[in-house]
Amino acid sequence: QTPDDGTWTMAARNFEGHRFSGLDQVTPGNVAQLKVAFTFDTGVPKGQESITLVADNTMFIVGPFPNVLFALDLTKPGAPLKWKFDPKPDASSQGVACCDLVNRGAAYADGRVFFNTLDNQTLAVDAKTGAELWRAKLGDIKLGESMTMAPLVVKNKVLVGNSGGEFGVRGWLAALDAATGKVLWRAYSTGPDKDVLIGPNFKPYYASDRGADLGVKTWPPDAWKIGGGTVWGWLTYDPVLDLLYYGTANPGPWNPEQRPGDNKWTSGIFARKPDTGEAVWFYQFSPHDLHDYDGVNENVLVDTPIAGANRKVLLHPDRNGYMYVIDRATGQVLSANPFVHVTTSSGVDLSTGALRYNPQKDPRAGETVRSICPASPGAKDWQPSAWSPRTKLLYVPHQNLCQDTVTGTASYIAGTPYVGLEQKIYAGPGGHRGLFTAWDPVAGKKAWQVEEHFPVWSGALATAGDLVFYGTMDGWFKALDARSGKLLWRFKTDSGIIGQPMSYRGPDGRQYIAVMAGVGGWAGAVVSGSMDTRDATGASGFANAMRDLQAATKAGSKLYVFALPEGTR
Ligand SMILES: O=C(O)c1cc(C(=O)O)c2c(n1)C(=O)C(=O)c1cc(C(=O)O)[nH]c1-2
Repeated sequence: QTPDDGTWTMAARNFEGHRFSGLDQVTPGNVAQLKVAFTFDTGVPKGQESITLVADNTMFIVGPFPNVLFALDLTKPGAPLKWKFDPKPDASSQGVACCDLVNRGAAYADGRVFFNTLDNQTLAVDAKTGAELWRAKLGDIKLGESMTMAPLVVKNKVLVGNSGGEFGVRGWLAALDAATGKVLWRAYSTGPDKDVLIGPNFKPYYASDRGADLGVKTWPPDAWKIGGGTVWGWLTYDPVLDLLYYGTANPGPWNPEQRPGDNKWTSGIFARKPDTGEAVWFYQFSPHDLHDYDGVNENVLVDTPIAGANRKVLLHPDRNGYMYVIDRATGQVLSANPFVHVTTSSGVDLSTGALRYNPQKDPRAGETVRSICPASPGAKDWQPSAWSPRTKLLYVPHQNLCQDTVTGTASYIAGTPYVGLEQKIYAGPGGHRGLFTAWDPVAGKKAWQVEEHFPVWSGALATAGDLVFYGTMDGWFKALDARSGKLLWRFKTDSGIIGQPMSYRGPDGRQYIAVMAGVGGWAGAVVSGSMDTRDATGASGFANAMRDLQAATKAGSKLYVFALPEGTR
């Protein structure tokens, strides 16, 4: 185990996406003594999905739209504001945000902080002074594009992608020069091979992903131009293989009858070379995605014995309900076991890689199709998992939801919703809408699981003290024993938690644990957007499943930082 330097400079803490802190002062024996060390209010009571970063004894937080970046001085009592930077994004961008006005955080590298704004800008700010270094305009709100994701910095390149899969956007991932903001390459998720950066080195494992210009040929004519496949989730990087991994979102429109074909390269995963962007392999979790099962969830890189042999794999809990274990050098699926109740498919064929859809659950014109499980937000949405190299378990925050679906014809008008499908989401079997699952990838099954009343929409944190942390949508921040799942401590914050917990070492040598409270996102939009939940189709059908959230919590915008009282052992 490499010692932890106490910083946290990228969303998932390391390139491999582990969200694991090597700090071990807080243990199952003393966690019950955790107390609030300080708080900070971002002042914008929308969904707080952001992760706080720590470097140079400074904490950095980017808030929801208008995406103000704050720097807090950790060397002073109470961590006062050091500087704040207002990027002044275009207010109209709020009209093309699909799911509240969220931002998932910044990235720190070499004295600079990089972050995205809802109106499609990537900015670099001097970490010491808060002065703007550069900004790059990457997309167009008039086409329905927005940006919510946290950048990843690899080899002096800032990697960022767009949102807008519900607006007929064409998805992409771009690499910007960290020094200047210049676009070095941009890889689209649909269209001709030259736009997708598919060349002679592209070697997908399965035959269904081989052939020229599949990003055009697997669509009706021209449909790929407005076909989605946005890149709004997580990026990971393997420095030894020199491969970058990320998922592509759903094809547009949601109504699948308007886009016959596999709809490459949506709802899948790309492995690319960061220097050139060229694709090395691709695998499609949900070909011709029928249920908005974006493939953007995290790809957690671990080396672990599978069937007796040590393998370099990636773990991917997909929206479609399967926990994929994939050889990350080749794209071969080694296993794909369900981690929730699934009715939309009957498994993954490991010889062809194909998802075996259940045609009874296909959305069809003129019919209400019932008991579609998982629902569109999937078995798990963007809320990221954590991996502990000590317990060798993946800690997955997620949901248990099903839905009824009705389709209609979507017409494309630039910058407006392009969906053609209405849904009513509700709790899956058992009635609990949330789950927190510890998954053993070697055994291919869960080690333990906790049920929650509301969807678990926060990220997870694992620590070397053998604890795991997550928050609930009614405001509890919880610490569990990483080995048994036993609840050891909980604290009620003043709003539902959908943030990403993290841990750092303060200038005083103590371990701190931080999380944003402030409910929202797709699941919490009924609260952050003050919706009338009598309309079951509100928040794209999520309102139906979240009627009781309004009574359980209120909107918020507060950072909570916890520590043990000084001198605790
Ligand atoms: O296709 C897209 O471009 C896109 C973007 C986003 C986003 O940027 O937040 C979400 C989704 N899709 C989506 O499908 C989804 O479930 C979702 C949940 C949330 C959230 O913040 O809670 N965002 C998004």
